[in-house]
Amino acid sequence: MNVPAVEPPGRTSVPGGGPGRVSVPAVELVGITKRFGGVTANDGVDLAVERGEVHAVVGENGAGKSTLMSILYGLHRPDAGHILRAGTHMRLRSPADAIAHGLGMVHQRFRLFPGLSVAENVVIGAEPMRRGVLDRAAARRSVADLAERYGLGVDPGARAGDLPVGTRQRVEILKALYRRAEVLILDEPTAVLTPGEAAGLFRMVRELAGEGVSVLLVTHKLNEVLAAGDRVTVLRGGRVTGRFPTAGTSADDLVRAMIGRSLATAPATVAEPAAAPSAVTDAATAPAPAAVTESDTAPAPAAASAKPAGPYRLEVRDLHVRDRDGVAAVAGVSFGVRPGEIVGIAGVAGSGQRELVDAVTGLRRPHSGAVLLDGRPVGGSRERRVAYVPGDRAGRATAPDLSLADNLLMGDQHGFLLDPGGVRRRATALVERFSIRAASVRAPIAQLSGGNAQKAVLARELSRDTPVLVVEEPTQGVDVGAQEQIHALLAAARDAGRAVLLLSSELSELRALADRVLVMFEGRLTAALPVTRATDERLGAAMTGAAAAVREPAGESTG
Ligand SMILES: Nc1ncnc2c1ncn2[C@@H]1O[C@H](COP(=O)(O)OP(=O)(O)OP(=O)(O)O)[C@@H](O)[C@H]1O
Repeated sequence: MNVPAVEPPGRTSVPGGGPGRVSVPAVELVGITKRFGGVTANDGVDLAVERGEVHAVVGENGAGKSTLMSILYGLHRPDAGHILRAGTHMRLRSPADAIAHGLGMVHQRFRLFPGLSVAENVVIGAEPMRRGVLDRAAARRSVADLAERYGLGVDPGARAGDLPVGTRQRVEILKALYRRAEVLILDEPTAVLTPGEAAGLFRMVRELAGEGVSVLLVTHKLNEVLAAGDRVTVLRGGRVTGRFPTAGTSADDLVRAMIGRSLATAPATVAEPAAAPSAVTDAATAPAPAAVTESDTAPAPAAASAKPAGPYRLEVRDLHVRDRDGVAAVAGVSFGVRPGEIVGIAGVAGSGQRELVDAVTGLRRPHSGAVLLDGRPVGGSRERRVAYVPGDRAGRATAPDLSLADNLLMGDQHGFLLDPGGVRRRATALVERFSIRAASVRAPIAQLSGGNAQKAVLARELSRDTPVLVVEEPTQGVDVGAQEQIHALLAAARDAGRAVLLLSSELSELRALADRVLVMFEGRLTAALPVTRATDERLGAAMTGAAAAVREPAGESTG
């Protein structure tokens, strides 16, 4: 059942409230309009969030979600409209005002100090003092109390830099709760989490909602919205195009409100049904020799004949890579990618994938072993032969102060950069081909919405004519329509004969695209599965080291 598209946000549907009880929303945005030059990012948006409600905000890239959240958190001033907190007007000139009104925001890029402890990070800026110095014991105590109250399972004494991503995010949430946040804004919180961490986050979110905290959840993952949210507001082109209770709403209902049509395929974000429990046992306890495991089910001639179907385009041989601290991050990894093949790599963050990619793309020199292109060590020609879409968009993939056009043509060898007309024409062609939404190709890329910046990076790298393509998290932060488009582009690159190495934390994405999935754990490959055998259970077991190592079959080995 769908609620008619754009009725004003109701005041009566109180989760947990009795029938007919009318509540004052915890926070209410009324008629919010925000323009950036010629772009109307928010256009008369009304949004009410009840106390103890998990309210999701969805919409395609550039729909205005981040702008709306930034206004609520005092980062942008609206051109029109106002915001009520528990029925009272708020004046928000800065995030400090928002925090003072009980709002908290967890950004996509965490802002912790890696060298400080959890407790120090949580209290920073609002420290308990004793005789003019930080009272560490008091800080630890209040952080431990908070963590226990909300079941956050964080050690206040741990060094923030040593924590896994999921725990660092919990520290960010603790930081907001320590400042007494009653309305918590989570901006794409699971973009960096493993499936297990994401499940933990949503358990915590429900817990917080149970305590009366209101949670605003911005995400592109519609399965998360439907599983964890109470209500959803859909934005399109800056306006509200739908309001739904999650109960009785399907992903397709949301997609239609988001993009005005259904997807050609089911949303890639919807979780696949779990495989039969026997699969778990199989992966966890029956480490059959890899050649048997793969050739059992793999239709690929390579696996069936235990011989390569053709030479590898990209080959990694017994690669050892050390991280910045000199610790072995990749410890003897071997695999190959043939022309016309997509090989996926799964693993929890910090399993060595980042260093593996660094070595393949030439950003880090291996300690030993080799990276070969068409059988030869890659040297100076790597730039021209390996295209790379980094996962860290802001840090590695773009020059934020340069224009969209410059970013699109960066590294282009054809001398367009000397000819402004040529730059504009070529950039405009890419913008059209990849449906990038931007006010102008001359505007700084930093002004694009996150998903559109991601599309720009993909446009640049996919349009380079290289034999090898290395892609990290290609659909992170992109809307479902664009996900579909990006998947089609990657499949087309494969069909054109390119060798594609794909790193993704979305198992559904790996399954949708990869021919084979390799799993890394503690710097080694713990599984190499044809996609037909890459169930969540098998991958999950290999990702946590629970399954015995599954070697690449003979045909895949380095010899
Ligand atoms: N500082 C800015 N200057 C100019 N334009 C901006 C600025 N911030 C946002 N915009 C524009 O406002 C529109 C809405 O962007 P916003 O980031 O709010 O979208 P979004 O829904 O969060 O997108 P995404 O899902 O890609 O993160 C976009 O067209 C964007 O280019």
